[in-house]
Amino acid sequence: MKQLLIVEDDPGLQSQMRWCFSDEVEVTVAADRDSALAALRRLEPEVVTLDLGLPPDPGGASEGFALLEDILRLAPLTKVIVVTGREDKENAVKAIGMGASDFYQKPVDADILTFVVNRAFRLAELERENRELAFQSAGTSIKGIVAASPEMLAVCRTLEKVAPTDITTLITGETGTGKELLAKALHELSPRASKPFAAINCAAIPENLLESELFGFEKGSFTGATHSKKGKIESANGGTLFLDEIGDMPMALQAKLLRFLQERMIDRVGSVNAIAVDVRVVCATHRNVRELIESGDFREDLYYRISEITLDVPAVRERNGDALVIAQSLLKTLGKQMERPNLTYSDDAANAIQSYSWPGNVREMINKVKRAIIMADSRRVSAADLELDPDNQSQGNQLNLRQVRENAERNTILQALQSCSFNMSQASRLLGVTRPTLYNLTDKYRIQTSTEPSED
Ligand SMILES: Nc1ncnc2c1ncn2[C@@H]1O[C@H](COP(=O)(O)OP(=O)(O)OP(=O)(O)O)[C@@H](O)[C@H]1O
Repeated sequence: MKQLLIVEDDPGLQSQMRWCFSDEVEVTVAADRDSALAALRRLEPEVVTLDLGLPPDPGGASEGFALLEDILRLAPLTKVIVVTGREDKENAVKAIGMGASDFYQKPVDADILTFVVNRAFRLAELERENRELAFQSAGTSIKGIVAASPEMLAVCRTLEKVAPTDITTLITGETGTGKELLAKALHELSPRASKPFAAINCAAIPENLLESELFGFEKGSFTGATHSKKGKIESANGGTLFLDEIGDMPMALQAKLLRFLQERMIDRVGSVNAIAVDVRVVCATHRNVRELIESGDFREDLYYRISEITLDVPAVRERNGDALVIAQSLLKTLGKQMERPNLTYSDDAANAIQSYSWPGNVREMINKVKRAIIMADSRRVSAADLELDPDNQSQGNQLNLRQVRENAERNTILQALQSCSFNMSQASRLLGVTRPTLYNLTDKYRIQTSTEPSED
């Protein structure tokens, strides 16, 4: 049965809203943040309607925003529909920026409310199906990307669909999550693969040089311009232009870039002749572009141009089970490169890798693994070799006991499989279960059992 949680402190509205839904939806009502969180943990509703004005701040929105944050942290897949007053557009926009999926304005109109809620249920269902499909399809064929989590596999699936098109793509995600790697993959999986891939980091080049780097310049256009030079855009002709850290592009250049995206023509600095260029544009940023737009540092019209499709790359800590899988793969490849093959992680290292929050994501992991390869005294790499705290636990972010249990089970199985190169007999002995039981569990958690050839 579909679960809907209505968070509303007004008893009259509570009952009015409750009666809007058919028998197919089980409706639970909560009047404050604590009872809403308790219901969230117990029922795991697919959809929540959230009145922002909750006690102790019924006239404001602080408690509602705090609850929205809690819900999205604990159960990020939940579709939250924010309910606001008629004059409250600003809060609605802010809530959407924070991750709410929709908003609805009071007074309650039964038809509109059921429409909005049913649409959210449908979206939740489609996303669930998508994740299932991502689970089922075998890993990713994208070069250089190690991924086993449904979260990252879903990103890879989208990337594979988008790559053959010319759609301008924005890749967002924390630092070190693999945005540049994915940008290259977009190029390599496209019909432009044999043509150039030109990358430029907008944050690394001083503002006064960035324009000529991007657009090129004519001889004599400024002191020191002793010859004409093609810019990055021109040198990517026929291929892909990757604009990294686009969020840091100065305003003046944003206008020029927008013009290029609209007209597909460039003017070299100091030139009066426009040149036609055919490139596919991929941008990336670790910054929150919505916030940059709000603070006046990024043009909204440019944002819409560059984000025909957005790929939001999850942080490593948001990818269920990936931390250990990536760390294992790095230990293997870097161990070989650094002439210390055959290293394995000790149990405390594997636990620490899974519970650490990896703020620097894969880049931080590469650094820590390199260090550990140098530091390890034996073939077993310890948590201390990785400079990780073996007791580091992040239990506060767990939704409920079922989720904790399932995460622990899934991670332990993954760890066992990894440690014996996916040999099912060995892994089942290690876990103290029969092989059929292990197959049932790997099916249940959709863990691929063939990442490495098994010698069963
Ligand atoms: N899923 C992955 N599997 C294996 N290696 C990865 C993965 N993701 C990232 N890496 C590696 O991690 C390093 C950082 O990745 P990348 O430079 O693409 O991140 P980024 O998101 O562009 O970072 P920044 O925002 O700091 O520029 C690279 O060496 C990359 O090859």
